[in-house]
Amino acid sequence: MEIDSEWFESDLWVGKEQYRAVLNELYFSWTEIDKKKRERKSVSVPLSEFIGVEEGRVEILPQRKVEETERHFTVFTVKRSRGGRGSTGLWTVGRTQFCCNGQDLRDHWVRHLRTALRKHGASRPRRLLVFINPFGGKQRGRQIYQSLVAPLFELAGISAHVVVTEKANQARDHILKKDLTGFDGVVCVGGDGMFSELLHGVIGRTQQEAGLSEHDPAVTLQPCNLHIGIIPAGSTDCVCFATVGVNDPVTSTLHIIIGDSQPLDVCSVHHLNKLVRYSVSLVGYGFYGDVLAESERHRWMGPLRYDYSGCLVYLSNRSYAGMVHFLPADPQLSSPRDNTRCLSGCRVCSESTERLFPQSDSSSQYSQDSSQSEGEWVSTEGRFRCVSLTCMSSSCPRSPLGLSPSAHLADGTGDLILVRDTHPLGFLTYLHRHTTTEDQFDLPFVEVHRVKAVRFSLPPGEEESEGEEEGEKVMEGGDCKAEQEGERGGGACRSISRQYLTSGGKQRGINNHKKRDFLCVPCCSRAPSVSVWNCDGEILPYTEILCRVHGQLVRLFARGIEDGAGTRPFTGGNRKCKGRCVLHT
Ligand SMILES: CCCCCCCCCCCCC/C=C/[C@@H](O)[C@H](CO)NC(=O)CCCCCCCCCCCCCCC
Ligand SMILES: Nc1ncnc2c1ncn2[C@@H]1O[C@H](COP(=O)(O)OP(=O)(O)OP(=O)(O)O)[C@@H](O)[C@H]1O
Ligand SMILES: [Ca+2]
Repeated sequence: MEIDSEWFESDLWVGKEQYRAVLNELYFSWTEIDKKKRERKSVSVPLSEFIGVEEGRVEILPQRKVEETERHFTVFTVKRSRGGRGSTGLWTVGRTQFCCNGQDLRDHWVRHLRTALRKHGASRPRRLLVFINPFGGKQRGRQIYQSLVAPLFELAGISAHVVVTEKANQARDHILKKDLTGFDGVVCVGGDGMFSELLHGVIGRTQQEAGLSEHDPAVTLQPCNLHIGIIPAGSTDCVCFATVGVNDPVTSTLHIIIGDSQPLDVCSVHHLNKLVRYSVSLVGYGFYGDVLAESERHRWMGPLRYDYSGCLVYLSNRSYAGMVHFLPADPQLSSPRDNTRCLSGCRVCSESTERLFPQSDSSSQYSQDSSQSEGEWVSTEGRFRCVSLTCMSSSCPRSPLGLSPSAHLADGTGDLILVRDTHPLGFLTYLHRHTTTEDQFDLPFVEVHRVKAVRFSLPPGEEESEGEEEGEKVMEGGDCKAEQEGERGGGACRSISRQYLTSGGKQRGINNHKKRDFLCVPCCSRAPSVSVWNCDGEILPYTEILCRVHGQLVRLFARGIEDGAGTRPFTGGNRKCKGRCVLHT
């Protein structure tokens, strides 16, 4: 039976209390009737945050339990979980069991609520393609999906086609090659590496279908319609944390169910007019490249490998020479040091949508703007502890405010952070500030620039030769470049020289596509003169690269960080707010 009117109301019971329940086109609310009470309990749930309704007294999590009764129905909604200092961005499933005074009324309520949900949920996904990496993070991907995600998808009427991956890049290739008709989105259960596979699949497929070359760094790429969902089950979960505010599988599942949509900037990385990879969180040379390379040898440690490798690399005390060229973004729009935070509904990002995709005519279709003049490139050179480019804050549990706390998710720019060579204590101070509210950019050896593009090259005499492709560059222990060139010392005996070898078919996390294995062997010699690039957790096979930010190229099932999430207030320490810290609307 189709129900036309969305307005429905009656008396209902929740436990022993009597309520007046009202359903209208936007809300389902219930208010206590007890006239003697001065403060009557009242709950109002927007239909946009309504998950489902079931007959009887039902529980979904931690396990499905159904008590079939004729007079009860149970509603499931998004519930914001409040931590000690206000909202944390954590969502849970709210469950309320209602009792009616007869089966007829119960059936009416269930029908009305389902109809309202259907009408309201037009933009929600109905069919999803889910990829589970059984080996990511603490290897709990499969269990997380079965116990927490699948029951909620079923409740919300989402049908999921699940692929448990057997090898790296399976998810990417599936998206690139298989028929995706009928799917409203793709979801990964895993870490940033799994997200990266989906990102490459979705962008690649969209460009193929649009007949565009991904290799040309000047091409305006086609924005992708297929949404990506991330169920965090990895080691860093940076993309999830920075776009949701927490890395919690239930919270992410709820964002997917209600069809949230968050545009995201993507950086394309090129070498000699060839696309190397896409990145959303970190393109990092020096420290972060070395940490990643070292950590791949300790994958068995799980998430701890990054801390262990971070300590080793810190102790090796290295810096690298390089030339950095960048194209600054318009400083009048925003700045990486303006002490703002990109939050859900961010004004800077919304205004960027209008700038990036000006509405060409009366139709509601967006067309991308390519008319803006490029501006002037700026160059700088020297020795760097690290060079990092991030399209978003890159906040993660290890660093709750991230690499660049004021970066925006969807403003078409990235933040370039140059950490010049300094004494070990200075660099430790820089690293440590990632874990506090102190400003990591307020140090004399650190610069940050908001940019649209970056080019990195080696100093004259160190340039990369054009033939240095996969597997061609093989350095044995004795060939260590630093040894031959008499580079300055790399600290203790722990200094490391690298061997680049082609991958031996071993199924591991890193980059089996176009990959050089990056191994380190102990060597009592000097530090190498060249580092590697860490691109969202993958080692790049080239040193000289060109990066370009593509505004709002993909969309996630997320809404950005809700006010109060991100675990820490953005004040205190050396960060002075200056009254400008409310850019979100
Ligand atoms: C004194 C404490 C210092 C703590 C410093 C914490 C800095 C944390 C900054 C995190 C930035 C994350 C950027 C995101 C990158 C992801 O796209 C990528 C893929 O998942 N993850 C990594 O590459 C994984 C990269 C993970 C990097 C972890 C670095 C850990 C450093 C520890 C250094 C300790 C020095 C102690 C000396 C005694
Ligand atoms: N079945 C599989 N076997 C081996 N590797 C896989 C498999 N499925 C996916 N991968 C690869 O594993 C890599 C790492 O996985 P994932 O990102 O899920 O976990 P992680 O590395 O622990 O987390 P993070 O990326 O957050 O640090 C990904 O780059 C992916 O390509
Ligand atoms: Ca950005």
